[in-house]
Amino acid sequence: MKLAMIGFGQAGGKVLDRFLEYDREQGSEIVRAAVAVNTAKADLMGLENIPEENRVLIGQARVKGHGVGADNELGAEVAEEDIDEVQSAIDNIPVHEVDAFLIIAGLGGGTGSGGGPVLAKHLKRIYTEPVYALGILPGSEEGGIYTLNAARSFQTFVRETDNLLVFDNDNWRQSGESVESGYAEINREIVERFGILFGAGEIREGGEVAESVVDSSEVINTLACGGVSTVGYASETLDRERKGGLLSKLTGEAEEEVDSTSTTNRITSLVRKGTLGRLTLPCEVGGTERALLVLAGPPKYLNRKGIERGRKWVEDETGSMEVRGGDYPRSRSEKVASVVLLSGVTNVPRIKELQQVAVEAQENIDDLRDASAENLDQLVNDNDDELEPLF
Ligand SMILES: Nc1nc2c(ncn2[C@@H]2O[C@H](COP(=O)(O)OP(=O)(O)OP(=O)(O)O)[C@@H](O)[C@H]2O)c(=O)[nH]1
Repeated sequence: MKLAMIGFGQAGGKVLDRFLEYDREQGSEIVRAAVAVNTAKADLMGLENIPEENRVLIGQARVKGHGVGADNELGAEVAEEDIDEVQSAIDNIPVHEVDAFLIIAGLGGGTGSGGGPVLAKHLKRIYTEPVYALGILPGSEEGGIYTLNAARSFQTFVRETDNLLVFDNDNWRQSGESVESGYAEINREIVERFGILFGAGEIREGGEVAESVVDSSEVINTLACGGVSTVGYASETLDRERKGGLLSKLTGEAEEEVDSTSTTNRITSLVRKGTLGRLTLPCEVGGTERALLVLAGPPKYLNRKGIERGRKWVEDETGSMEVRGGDYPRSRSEKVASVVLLSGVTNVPRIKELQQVAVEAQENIDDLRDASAENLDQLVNDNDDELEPLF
C-alpha cells in the first residue's frame, strides 16, 4: 500500500525518518511521500532521511522555532494558522498515486498532539483518500500534562480520522534504559510491525507474487470500521535446512527442504502468539470489529492452509466475521513473521485509565483555578480593607 506520511511533532518526525530507512532497506516502497511538520526548528534539523524541502516549520510568528512546550491547544492553534504552509508541501505529493494518508504523532506533547488532528480534518475535507493516524501514547512516568494531552488528543484524533492506530510507549519501555536508546528500540518495533502491514501487496514488477495476496484494499477495508486499532506481531527465525544440489553448487544458493505440515503449524502458532502476545495497544481481543493477518517470509515457508487456519482461529478469538488474511513474500528474509491488525477494538483498559486520569487532572486544574480566583478575591478584599482613602 502506498502512503503519504506526515510526521507531526518530534516523535512523528523521528518515526517517519525510520520508516524511510526501513523502506530503503526492504525495498518495500510504502512511503510514496514524506513530510515533517514541527514548531521546533532543531527537531526538523535533526532528521536524516526526510528531504529538506519537505520539512515544514509552523508557528514561527508565535513560538520562534522553539516548540510549543507541551501546550497542545497552542499546537492546534498554530496548525490552524499555518495550514497553508503544510498544504503547500502536500501539494507536491502525487496524491493520485497514494492509497491513503498516515499522520504520525506523539499524543503526549504539544505540536503533534494538538496539530495532528487539525491536519487530519483539513485533509479529509480536501481529499477522498482515507486519512489514518498513528498515535503514540506517553509513558505513565511522563506526568500529568502528557496524560491530559494524550487523553484529549486521542479523542480528537478518533473523531477526525478514518482510523487511529495506536502504539503505547508505556507498554514498551524497558526499565534501566536511557530514554533515547529506549526510543530507538521502540521506533524499530513500530516500523517493523507497521512496515509489514502496509508493505503487504506492494510487490514490484518482477518480484515475488504471493499465494494469497494482501492488497491495499484489504487493509483499507479492515480499517474502514473506524475507531481504534492495535497491531500484534510474532516471528520465528528459520533454521533453514540446506541441501547441496547441483543447482546450488552452480548458483551458490542452497536449495531447501520444507515440510508443509511444519509450515502450516508454524504459521498457526505465529498467528496465536501475535494476537495473544504484546500488542501495540494492549486490549481485550474479543469484540474486535475487523481483523487482518499478514504472514511475511520466504514464499516456501508460507502456505494457504496455514493462513486459512490462522484466519479461522482469529475469527473464533475475536468473534468477528470480517477477518481477512494473506501473505507477503520476502525471499531474503531469515524469518517468518505474523502481523495481526485488530481494528475497531473497544475494551482497552489503558484508554479508560487515561480518560480517568485526564478527568482528575482537569478537576485539579479547575480546583487550582477556583482556588487562585478565591485567593485573588481575598487579596483584593484584604487590600481594599487596608487601602486608605487618599482624600
Ligand atoms: N515512540 C516514540 N515516542 C517518542 C519519541 N520521542 C518522543 N516520544 C513521545 O512523544 C511524546 C512527546 O511528544 P513530542 O513529539 O516530543 O512533542 P511535540 O509534538 O514535538 O510537541 P512539543 O515538543 O510540545 O512542541 C512523549 O509522550 C514521548 O514519550 C520517539 O522517538 N519515539
